[in-house]
Parts: sequence; C-alpha cells; structure tokens
Amino acid sequence: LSKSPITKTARIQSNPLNMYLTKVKGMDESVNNFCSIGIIEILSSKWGQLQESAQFNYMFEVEWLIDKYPPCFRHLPMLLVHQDKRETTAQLEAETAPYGNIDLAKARLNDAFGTHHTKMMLLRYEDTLRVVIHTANLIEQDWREKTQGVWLSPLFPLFKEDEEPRDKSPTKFQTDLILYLRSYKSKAVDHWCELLKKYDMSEAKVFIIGSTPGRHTGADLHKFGHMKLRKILSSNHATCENVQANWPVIGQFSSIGSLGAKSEAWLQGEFLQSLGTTPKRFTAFTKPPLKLVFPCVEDVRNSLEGYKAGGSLPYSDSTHQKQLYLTKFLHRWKSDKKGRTRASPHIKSYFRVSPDMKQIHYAVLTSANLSKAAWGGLEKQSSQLCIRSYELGVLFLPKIFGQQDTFVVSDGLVVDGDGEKDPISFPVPFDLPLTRYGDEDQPWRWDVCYKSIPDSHGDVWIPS
Ligand SMILES: O=C(O)c1c[nH]c2c(Br)cccc2c1=O
Repeated sequence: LSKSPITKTARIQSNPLNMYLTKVKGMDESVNNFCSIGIIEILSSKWGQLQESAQFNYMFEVEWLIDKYPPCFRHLPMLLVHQDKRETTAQLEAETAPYGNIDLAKARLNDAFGTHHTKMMLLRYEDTLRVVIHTANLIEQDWREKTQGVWLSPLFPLFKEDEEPRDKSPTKFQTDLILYLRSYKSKAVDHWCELLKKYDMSEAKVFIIGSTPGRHTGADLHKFGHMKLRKILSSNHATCENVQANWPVIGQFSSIGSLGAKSEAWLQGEFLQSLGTTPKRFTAFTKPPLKLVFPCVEDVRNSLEGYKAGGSLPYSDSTHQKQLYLTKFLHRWKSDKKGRTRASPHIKSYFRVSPDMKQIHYAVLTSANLSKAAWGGLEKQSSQLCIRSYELGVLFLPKIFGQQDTFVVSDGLVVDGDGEKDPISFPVPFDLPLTRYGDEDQPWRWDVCYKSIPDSHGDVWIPS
C-alpha cells in the first residue's frame, strides 16, 4: 500500500459484482473507466461466437441496434420482445421488415396503465450463454449521455453431457428467471426458457426481482414485485449483524407514479415495509428513514443534454400535485465523485445503507421506477399483489458474495485488490451522503414549461 501517510488507499475488489454504469460520451476517461461499459462492448465478439440473441425492451431503434452488433453477427436470429401496443407493434413490424433474421414477440398487457419496461439481453454463444439485465432503452440517446446501470451475468457454461440439468445458483436465479419468462405465455419466449435450462448457472450470485402483470395471490404473493424483495430480505440470505432499524432506505429512479394521497397509503406503507425488511425480529416493524433521489429542474437544466434529458423523466405535474408530500423525501441527482452529475439518471437503483453511508446492506438494480404499477399494490387485506407492468431487476446481498456483513461504499480511492478477503465496494451511481432539495428546488416534471433560464444548450423547455 502507498507509503505516504495521507492518501489512504483501500484495497477493494475491482468488480466481482459485474455491475457497471454506461459510458458517457465526451466524459474524460476517469469517468468512463470506473466500472463503465458500452453497448458495443456488451455485444462484442470477444465473448465468443454468437449464435442467437433476444432483446427485451420498451423502446427500440432497430437500425441503430443492428449497427451495435459486430458485422459478423448482424445476420443471426434475433428476437425482440416488446409491449403489445398497436403503435409499438406497427413501428417494429415496419422497422424489422427488411431483416429476415428478426422475429417479434408481444408482451401482453392487461390494461392501458401497464408497460413492458423490462430491459434484458439473452446472448447465446457456441457453448456459453449470458444474461444482461439493464436499464437502457435500445435507442441511441439512452446510451450516449445518461447514467444507466448494467448487470452482466458470467458466461454460463453448458451442462456436461452426463450432468443432470438443475438450478445450481445459490439464489435460485435460473428458476426465478424462467418463472418470470413463462409469464409471457409466448412460444418465442418459451424457446429461450428451454435454452436457459441447459446452462450451469451456479456462478449467478444475484436474486431475480421481476414484476409481471396480474393479481398475484396465494403461493404467488411473494413471487414478484416488492413482495419478492420482502421475502428475500426476511430470509437468512439477508442476515446482517450490523443493520439497525434506523438504517435508511434509498430509492433512486427516473419516473414516479401516482402513490396515493398520503405517504402512509403506499410509499411509507407496504413499499417501505418491504424495502425495510430484515431477518432480525425488531420488536414492532419500525419504519426506517426513506430517502428518494430524483432530479430537480436545475439538475436537468445543467445536464449534458439540457432540458431534453427531461424527455426521459416522464413525471407529470398532475400526478405531482396529488402528492406534494413527496418533496420532503427528495434529494438531487449529484454524482461528482464519479463525474456523472451531468449524465442524467435513467438508471433505477434501491439501497439500504448505514446512517454514516459507509456500509450497504443490499442493493437493487432494476427497470422499476417508483410506482405501484411496477412494484405492485397490495389488495384484499394484503392477500394479493396487483402489478400492471413487466419489470426486471437484480438484488445484491453481501453474504452471497462472501462478505461478512455489508458491502462498503468506495469514495473513489480504490486499489484493485482482488484478494477474496478484500471488502467489496458497490458502485453506487450517485454521491453519498445525499444532497437534499433546496427550498427553491422543484422536482422535474416533463409537462411544465421552463423558459426563464436557458439550459446548457441555450434552449428552453416548452412541452407540446
Ligand atoms: O423506463 C423507461 O425506459 C421509460 C418509460 N417510459 C418513458 C416515457 Br412514458 C417517455 C419517455 C421515456 C420513457 C422511458 O425511458
């Protein structure tokens, strides 16, 4: 370790979590070297000879996507899984018509409030398969100047001929991913379920947190949404001696739904109950502090994209006016330590941290914004969970990664120690401690005019 007494460099394992942030165009290398990755690298031929792939997402630019694959892979079979809405289907049918190798699969929705948010790539190589769960739409602007999150699975090997295929993951990753995929009830998606079964996923160390539209009850009550998270956080996988009731829950997202007239209705009710669950039996369930991270108008105005970044932050004023209580929970998007303050957030991440913000009990990377449609709303005396959208995320628990109790928060001064015993730091996308909204700060709303102060491009924002 360095000799000089002042610079404390902690030996921290580099990236055993396989958790990345997306590269930001135009940012200096230090930003783009810290746990960063781009779509070209994800799809690179360095991982092996691709055979076929599936892209689950919400927004697609087909020509742009094809161009991100290595030329030698662009003719291979590709499945695009998208939401079953007229305009999306029409657009995709038109854009994929010229390509004979691209098939489409619809994710049926039960109602107009549901969305297919899930962002996942399934990449099958000659004798390995990779799962990528992330937060970016398959459009150029989502991968250029925003902060997005990407979890890369290991390259799962095929089971050997004489091996009995079974879920060897310590987190039941394979079982839960297939259960989620079966909910599409789609032949094309079922093809991938059959493929996934052939791979040894013992190295998958994250838990699947998926949401699928429906009213989940009985044995399914804890299979999806915030109730799945509650179930895992109450299991011994989540045992953590250090965690206390006063450890805050942090939610960070790029959109907010209608959460009810009072915070106790859902936000500080069932949602915080789930995210604040621990295996410890505290006397009564004491609500932990809740801190929310969502860009204020100034954060958007000063971003690399300027007000246009707000086009991907679809929080509506009419919704906000019904839940002004939210403002007291809100914190700004600030990421100076990672040089990402101006890279507007489209990532969604949730944490439980120590009051001094140096230890992390758990981390979630997901497509799910702060909404009941995504996480689910309990009904019928909490006997059923109503979910409207498809969402997919992964939960990181320190124990599964061989940590004693928690992940640590690296303040950037890290040396790539790869010793098994070195603590693991989680690449938290924003600065800790958090920065509260100032008295004059307002949450960004995409249907409000901002014309008194021009943005970083000299533009104003006049929503149509
Ligand atoms: O989670 C996502 O990917 C998104 C969901 N809904 C959106 C709307 Br509505 C308008 C603009 C951008 C998005 C978006 O990015």
